[in-house]
Amino acid sequence: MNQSKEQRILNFVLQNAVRGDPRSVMDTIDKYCSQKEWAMNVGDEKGLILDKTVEELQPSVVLELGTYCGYSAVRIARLLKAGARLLTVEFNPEFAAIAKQIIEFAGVQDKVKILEGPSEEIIPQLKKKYEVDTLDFVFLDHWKDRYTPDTILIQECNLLRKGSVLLADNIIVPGAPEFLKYIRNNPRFQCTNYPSHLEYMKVEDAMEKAVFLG
Ligand SMILES: O=C(NC/C=C/[C@H]1O[C@@H](Sc2ccncc2)[C@H](O)[C@@H]1O)c1cc([N+](=O)[O-])cc(O)c1O
Ligand SMILES: [Mg+2]
Repeated sequence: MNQSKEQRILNFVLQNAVRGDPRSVMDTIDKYCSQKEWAMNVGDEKGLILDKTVEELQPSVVLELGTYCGYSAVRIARLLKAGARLLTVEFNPEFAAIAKQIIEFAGVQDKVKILEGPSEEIIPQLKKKYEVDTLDFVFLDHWKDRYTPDTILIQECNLLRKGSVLLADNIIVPGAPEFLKYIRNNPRFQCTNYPSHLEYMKVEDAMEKAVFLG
């Protein structure tokens, strides 16, 4: 049975990156996806916006929606302080299995927990099953039509506190117009737009940061 693109990305990492070195894993995935096969990792340009948000916030508990191959999980986890943790949600078992191997190869597995299942099922379990009190940082990068319902669900589950930060990928491409309308018109969030480019392409994209005001 021929390999999937995600399997080819994993193999390229295993053969070319340096085990235990998150930066080399990120650079290797970026190299493969810019030179060989495009894939929907947040990439190096928008990845820098993600880095700055994490570094500024120094979060203890992070939720990522949409693990895919684990590129942004590695990117986030490498910046987390001792004891901080990333919970990343993925419902495609093949992607989850690949992400697990990439996260382990990068050596950040102690900071990352992959939660397999759809976000709408996992989010309501975070407090009781995964011992979360509140989320310091949420990175939205899963199905774009889930950004709004999941943001509402996160609030309904009392998972945000004053100062919690949401960062959403793909505001322009593929776009999340409904989310943008929701979050920018919601007085409980302070929004900032970060223009950038679609990963590995000369196409405009943007990220939206939303700080929960409590
Ligand atoms: O479609 C995009 N992302 C959807 C990502 C989806 C990821 O999250 C889950 S869905 C899920 C996970 C958890 N809970 C519910 C659903 C999928 O299995 C995939 O791993 C996308 C597309 C482009 N593009 O240019 O076409 C660029 C990007 O940066 C993108 O992020
Ligand atoms: Mg994305």
